Amino acid sequence: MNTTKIVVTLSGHNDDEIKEEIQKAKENIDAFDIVEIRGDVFDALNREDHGKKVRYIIDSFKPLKKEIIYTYRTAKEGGSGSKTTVEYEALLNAVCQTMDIDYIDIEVQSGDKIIESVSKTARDNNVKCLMSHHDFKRTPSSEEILSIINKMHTLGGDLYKVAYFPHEMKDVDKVTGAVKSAKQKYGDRIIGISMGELGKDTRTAEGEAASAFTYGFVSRDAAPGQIHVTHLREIFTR
Ligand SMILES: O=C1C[C@@](O)(C(=O)O)C[C@@H](O)[C@@H]1O
Repeated sequence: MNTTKIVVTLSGHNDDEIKEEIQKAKENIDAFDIVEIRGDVFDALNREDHGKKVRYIIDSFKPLKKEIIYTYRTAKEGGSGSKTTVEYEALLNAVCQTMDIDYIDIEVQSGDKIIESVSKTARDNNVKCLMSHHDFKRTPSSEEILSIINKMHTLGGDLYKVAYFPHEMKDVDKVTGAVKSAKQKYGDRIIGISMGELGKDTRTAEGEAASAFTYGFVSRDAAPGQIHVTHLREIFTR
């Protein structure tokens, strides 16, 4: 049986875009299980206003029984976040402590000290750690991908996500291969994405190559190759 959960990534920057995205998501409410809030899109806002936007989105979906992921994607991993590592740590800790979220995305490259601190806060507040690693330019070797996933395991993550940009089919195969062997080792907690057109099939993979979560959109794609959530739901219910 397929157990992949569908995540809708919300990446609207301003009030109009956020309202429109929430509206569209509500129109397609059965097409996804989880809402991903991309906090890095609010980077220009002060802490209070950032918090208000995040809370507004949470309040729109929690009563509808959707789980919430908070992600702050830094610029070096393909997002728009420009916080220093100290600010990144403080933000993730504060989000875990003050927001009703289910998962916090932690970039595994941010350093072991930060990961330890955020993981502890997450655990104390009943939030699961979704360790992540991205490269929007290339795909690392299979050995590198597996060693990154091993590191995520050693650091105590609940879910391990890798997302890379492919230049040839071999790159897509590296991600699929890594998902299959990591699942054998660690079970159903791996998310492997090969971005762009070339890697699209990794977003709908089933069986031994299936990811724990697949990320899609309702208004605008947040990463190359993302698929509309209604299409993802159709594929996964066939
Ligand atoms: O890591 C991921 C996956 C993603 O990059 C994608 O390719 O769908 C989209 C991001 O919002 C999310 O945090």
